[in-house]
Parts: sequence; C-alpha cells; structure tokens
Amino acid sequence: MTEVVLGTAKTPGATRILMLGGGELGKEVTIAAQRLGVEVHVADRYENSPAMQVAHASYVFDMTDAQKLAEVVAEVQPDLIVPEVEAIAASALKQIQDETGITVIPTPDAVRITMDRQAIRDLAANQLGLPTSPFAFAGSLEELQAGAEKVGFPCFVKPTMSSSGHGQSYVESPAEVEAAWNFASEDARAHTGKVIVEGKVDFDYEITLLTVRSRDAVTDEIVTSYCDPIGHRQVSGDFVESWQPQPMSDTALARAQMIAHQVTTALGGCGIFGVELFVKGDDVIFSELSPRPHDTGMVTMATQRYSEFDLHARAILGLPVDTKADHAGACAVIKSPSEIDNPQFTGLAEAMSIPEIDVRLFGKAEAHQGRRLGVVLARGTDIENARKRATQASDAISVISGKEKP
Ligand SMILES: Nc1ncnc2c1ncn2[C@@H]1O[C@H](COP(=O)(O)OP(=O)(O)OP(=O)(O)O)[C@@H](O)[C@H]1O
Ligand SMILES: NCC(=O)N[C@@H]1O[C@H](COP(=O)([O-])[O-])[C@@H](O)[C@H]1O
Ligand SMILES: [Mg+2]
Repeated sequence: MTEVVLGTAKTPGATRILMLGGGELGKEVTIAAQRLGVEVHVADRYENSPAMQVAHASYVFDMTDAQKLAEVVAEVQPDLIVPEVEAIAASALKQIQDETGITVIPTPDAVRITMDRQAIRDLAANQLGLPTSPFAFAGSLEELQAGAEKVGFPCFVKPTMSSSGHGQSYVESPAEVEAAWNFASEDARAHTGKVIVEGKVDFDYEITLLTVRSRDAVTDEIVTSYCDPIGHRQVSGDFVESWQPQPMSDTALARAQMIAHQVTTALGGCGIFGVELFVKGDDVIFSELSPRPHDTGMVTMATQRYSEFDLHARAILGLPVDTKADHAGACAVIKSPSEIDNPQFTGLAEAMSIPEIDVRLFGKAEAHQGRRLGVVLARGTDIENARKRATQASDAISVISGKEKP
C-alpha cells in the first residue's frame, strides 16, 4: 500500500494544487482540498473569480496561451495541475507533465480529448463503439449545411470547444443553419473554427453519472465507483435544475455504469468524471463528459456525505472515496436576468424559511444575462418534494443592481 502524505499549506512541505479555472466548481474543490490542509493556487481569465476568493494565491492570464501556462506552472511548482474549464492550452499539458513530472488531473490526454467534441466522439463512438447521436463535423458553412442534411432536422449545432450551452443552437430547418454557424463562432468558449452537428436524440430523461476513479486503500489498484444517477433539466444548453437520485430501470442503470466505466477507463487517471447520458426506456446513449466535477452534480452538496467536490479532492490526492447518498435532493440555479452592476440578492430569508434549503452565491462580480450566479440546494422526503422546495426557493431569490459603497 502506498502511503499518502499530505503537507501543510504555506510551509515548505505543503501539498500544492494549481487549478486551471476558478469558477463555482473550482471554488468548492478549493474548499474541499483546503479542508485537507492542501495549498490551492487558482488561475483564471479574470480577477476575483469565485475560487480565487478562497484560494491561497491567484493568477490572471489567458490559459489558452501555452507559453504563459508553462511559466505559471514553473512559478507555482504544484504537485498537481487540476483543470477546471475547457478553455486551456490542453495540448501543452502533456509536455508540461513529461518535463516537470507534475501530474495533470486526470491525465493530459483525458483533458485534451474531453475538451474537444471531435476527439471525444472519436474515442466514444469510433474506438469504443458506444451509442451516440448521429453526428458530423464542419469547418465551414457549406460543410455544416451538408452535415445537417446528413444527420437530419431537428439538430444541435455546437462549437467543438464549449460548455454550459455557449454557442449552441437548436436548428429545425435548413434556413436556420447559417445563424447557427455564426452563433457558434461568436459565443464559443474557445475558437477552433469547427462545429459539431448532432441529430436530436429523443430521450425520456437525461442523467449525469458521476463516476470516480480512485486508489483503493487496501489493494492500491484504481477502482471505479458511481454516485446515484443525477437527473437534470436543461434550457438553451445550460442546466436549470438537477435532482438525485433519478429513478431508472436496473437495465438502464447497468448500461449507464458500463458506458461510464468504458469511457473513463479509456481516459485513465484519478478523479471524478461527469458522464452525460440520454436514456430512452432501457436504452442509454452517450453524450459527453467532464473530467472533473459537473455543474449538475452540485446537488451532491445536499445529498451525499461526501459531495462531488470532496470526492474529487480525495481521488486526486490518492485517497479512497465513498460515493453513497443519504438524502433525496435537488438543485435549482440562480441566473442573472440581464446585465447587472454590483449584483445583490434579495429574497434570501424567504428562500431559507423553506425547510432543508441551502444557498450558494458564487461571488461573480460581472452579471450578464443568463450567467449562473448561485444555486439553491434542497433536501426532501423524495425527489418531487426536493425539486419543489428548490424551485420555490430559487424563485424567491432575485438579483438586483446594488449601490456602490461610499
Ligand atoms: N443530440 C442531442 N439530442 C438531444 N438533446 C441534446 C443533444 N445535444 C445536446 N442536447 C441538450 O443540450 C444540453 C447541452 O448539451 P451539451 O452537454 O452537449 O452542451 P455543453 O455546452 O457541453 O453543456 P455543459 O457544459 O453544461 O455540459 C444537453 O444536456 C441536452 O439537454
Ligand atoms: N458546464 C460547465 C460549468 O458549469 N463550469 C463552471 O462554470 C464556470 C464558468 O462560469 P462563467 O461562464 O459564468 O464564468 C467554470 O469555471 C466552472 O466552474
Ligand atoms: Mg453537457
């Protein structure tokens, strides 16, 4: 058995993490790691990002710039590099790991493959033979028109490097293809000049299956564990509500776990993965996955003894995990309704007077329309009851423009 040794932050023996991306998910990973005494350094594209507000140190730069990324790694000298967003110079991570010996979580290739819809489709559909939506890739409007005809209407057009619905369009007819092409290039998280077009999957419900690869304390082998499935509802490609556990047939759950096992085993490394799947009856279709905590998985802060953030922190540090859920729960988002200066939140007392409600306000200073600024977490007697409480509480909360302090 390999002994895991953790240091103390801010001392020469500290265990140090460099997180690439510092949004709401990174903020919770930072807190989880700090509870284990870890020193957390956070990088992002803008100052004062949510995770930076709780980190030991922060760095603001364009993380798609490979040279700058290597410089920051050299300055921080972390034990682990933990990507938190897609928009990073992923192709440089392998060289950084090879040259410095610093582990990239879960692996440099897993980060590169999962941030690029073309690479993950190639792995999942072509190499592993997993069921997916029909798809095509396009590097020009003409190619996209041909691709849309091939997969059929209605279809989804998405930038190859994106998340939270950025640059995603639902396209019902050939006349809408050009607008989708333009929107994908305007609103992508990072610009690749390429899009995926996917035929619409007719599903009963969709889930995130949080899947953890961690080191077993007894055998020292890497083992795979699963959280209970998380159901969610998406609007314009971004989640608005999630709940756990999503009821599923035994066959569908077994298939979901098998797909998650296949794809995460192929990617390798240690950490949590958010495997997104569509379910129709007993059939399960692979959509995509994150090699890190998932936004829909924030519900685990209400449902599990160890949230997805605790699980990620433990798994990346080489520690064992326990994925058991002990409550039914739900999560509902708090989004900015428009461009708002100095966001402030009202209705919190009303929200918190509902039983078993908790609120996370992320600390994003810039509030533009649709930006996720917080979530409500609810426990309930069952998922229906938890969803009702979460939605009621998030409806009670409003984002307003605050006055500047004199
Ligand atoms: N081919 C499809 N068929 C049916 N629905 C789809 C399809 N592709 C996407 N969707 C819907 O849009 C949502 C977002 O799509 P996707 O996960 O690919 O985007 P994303 O920008 O990576 O989102 P996130 O970062 O939040 O995971 C899906 O969860 C699903 O509800
Ligand atoms: N679906 C991926 C996802 O939810 N990622 C989370 O959103 C942040 C970016 O938010 P922003 O766009 O508001 O800056 C990311 O840093 C991550 O925490
Ligand atoms: Mg998704």
